[in-house]
Amino acid sequence: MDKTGISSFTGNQWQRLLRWHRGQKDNEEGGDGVKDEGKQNSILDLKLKVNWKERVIDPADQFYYVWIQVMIFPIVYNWVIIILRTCFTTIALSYLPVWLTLDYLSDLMYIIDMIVTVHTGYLDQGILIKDLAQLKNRYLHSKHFLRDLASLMPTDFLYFAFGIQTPMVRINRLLRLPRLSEALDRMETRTSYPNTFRISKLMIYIFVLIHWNACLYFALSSYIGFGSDNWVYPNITHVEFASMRRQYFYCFWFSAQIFTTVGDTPLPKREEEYLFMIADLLIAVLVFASIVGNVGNVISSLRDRDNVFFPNHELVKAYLRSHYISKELRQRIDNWYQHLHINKKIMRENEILQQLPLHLRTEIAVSVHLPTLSKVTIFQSCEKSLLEELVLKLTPQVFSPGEYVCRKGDVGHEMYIIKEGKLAVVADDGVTEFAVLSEGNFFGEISILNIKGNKSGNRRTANIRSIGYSDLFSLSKEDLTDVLSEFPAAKHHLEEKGRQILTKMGMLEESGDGEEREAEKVETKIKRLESNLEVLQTKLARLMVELESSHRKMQARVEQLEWEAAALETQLPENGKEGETAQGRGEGVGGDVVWEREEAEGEEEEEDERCTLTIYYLTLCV
Ligand SMILES: Nc1ncnc2c1ncn2[C@@H]1O[C@@H]2COP(=O)(O)O[C@H]2[C@H]1O
Repeated sequence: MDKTGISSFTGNQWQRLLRWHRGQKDNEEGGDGVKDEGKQNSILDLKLKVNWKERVIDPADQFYYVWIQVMIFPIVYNWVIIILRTCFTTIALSYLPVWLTLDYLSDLMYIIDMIVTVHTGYLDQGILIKDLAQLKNRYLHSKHFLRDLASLMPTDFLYFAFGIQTPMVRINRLLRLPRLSEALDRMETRTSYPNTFRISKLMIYIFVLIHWNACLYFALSSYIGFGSDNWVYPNITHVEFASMRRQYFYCFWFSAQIFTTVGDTPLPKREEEYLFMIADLLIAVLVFASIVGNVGNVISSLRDRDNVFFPNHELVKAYLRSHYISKELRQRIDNWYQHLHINKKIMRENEILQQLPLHLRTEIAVSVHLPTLSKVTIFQSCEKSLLEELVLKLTPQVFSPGEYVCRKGDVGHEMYIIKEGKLAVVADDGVTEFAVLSEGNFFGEISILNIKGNKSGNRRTANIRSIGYSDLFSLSKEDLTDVLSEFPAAKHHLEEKGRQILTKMGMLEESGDGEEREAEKVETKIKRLESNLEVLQTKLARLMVELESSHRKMQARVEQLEWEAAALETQLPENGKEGETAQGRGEGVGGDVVWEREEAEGEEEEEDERCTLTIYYLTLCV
């Protein structure tokens, strides 16, 4: 219905929003290190974020994340190699310079890690603490410090006592294991493939376990005597079993066999062998259970993800079968599901993103739907905040070829924006096409806008049929009303478009305009009268208050005068001798009384005037 190319709306809000969005995207790419420029940005970011001056690292920083991943290597090295060299003495002695170099390299990394840890800020009530003295104090008084210190004790001096062939003296290096867990946890939250990551982690744990068991098996065989029975490692003097590689692989295979194919190993002969096997079998049960449990979890989480992404097809199929739905309809439904899966159309995005806070949801919605909304003319001049509100209210819908989105005469509850696909406005015969709508167009607004003079009221004015598969956003009547109430320009635009269609169809009452104007006039008059009435009411209230106070004053004055007159009357007959004086005084008093009376008369006149005014206003109000 209304299509505009991107070029036609340069300089509007959408462009700004798009630019902002692209900026965000570039930043993200920089973080992933996809582009060279992005890489440079990320390095720059790193430099800026790590406060080298104060030497404090933000644990949420990329630098910290990278460092903690680097720390995986020395920790895993110690966990795998110390036991290997302890049990396989030939391996230990054959590559001694390599092992010693790696040992002290790992020690160096342990030391750097302690420095990094002491310079890593922590959150106190949500605020990153960057005070170095505070950080030092916290670390030095924590049990982590004791553990890190213990893992770095120079136990290598024990080589002098036990000899260089006993790397077991470095067993304290294994104490850094919690750092490995921290690194793996952080990786798990960041990775885009958590299930693959979980399975790989489990496999690595199992590998280390089998490795330890293999080493211990070889050590036990050496203690019992190689080749002394069927269970132990065969005689190493035999050429076939003499090589280091063969020794390790045999032991690893033996150990893996115990942990996986429970019971398919040679029968133990001696008590030590029995004890070893019992311990191994118990561990094997746990390993097996954890493998089954973890893999089960991964599978169910994959299924859950699919069920959240796409509606459950199996359930719907079963329902259709049980209700003997026609084959043709079942086929259409199957095709619809297939289309969703193949083209990765996610219908329940609002549900999926529900757990995110509103601002993140809005950002995601803006970045996902912006390209579509930016093509819709009515939303081009919207403010950013309104658009953000709007994108959260859109519901994705997919229609199959030939399917009707709405039919003429139906009550309208929502309008639609076309994200992808083509739809036809068709006549009742289903063949004649009045118009074809495509990406960026909208329809279905007429029946929900209450356009004055619309003969069809809240009923659909046309049939809309999807030509191929079409991806739409629906916007409910309530949400649209909400948005438009704050955005009259868009409302006007929508109504204008609707009116044009209605006029073309001859479905707009002629008098509609006149009536509308008349209604507008009456509305303005009522508003003016209301505001006049308010002013009058205020004036009246003020006058009433004044009237009451002057009335009270008058009454008091009259009472005083009466009292004075009465006093005068009682004094006159008693003081006959002082008649003249009294007369003179009486004159004086009389003069006073005259003055008082005049004053009272003046006030009375004023009162009269006010009363007249009041009555006039009251009449006006009535
Ligand atoms: N001739 C037309 N051209 C384009 N769109 C139309 C035409 N007639 C109807 N429509 C749209 O089809 C919609 C059908 O539902 P509504 O009446 O709510 O709103 C209608 C318009 O948005």
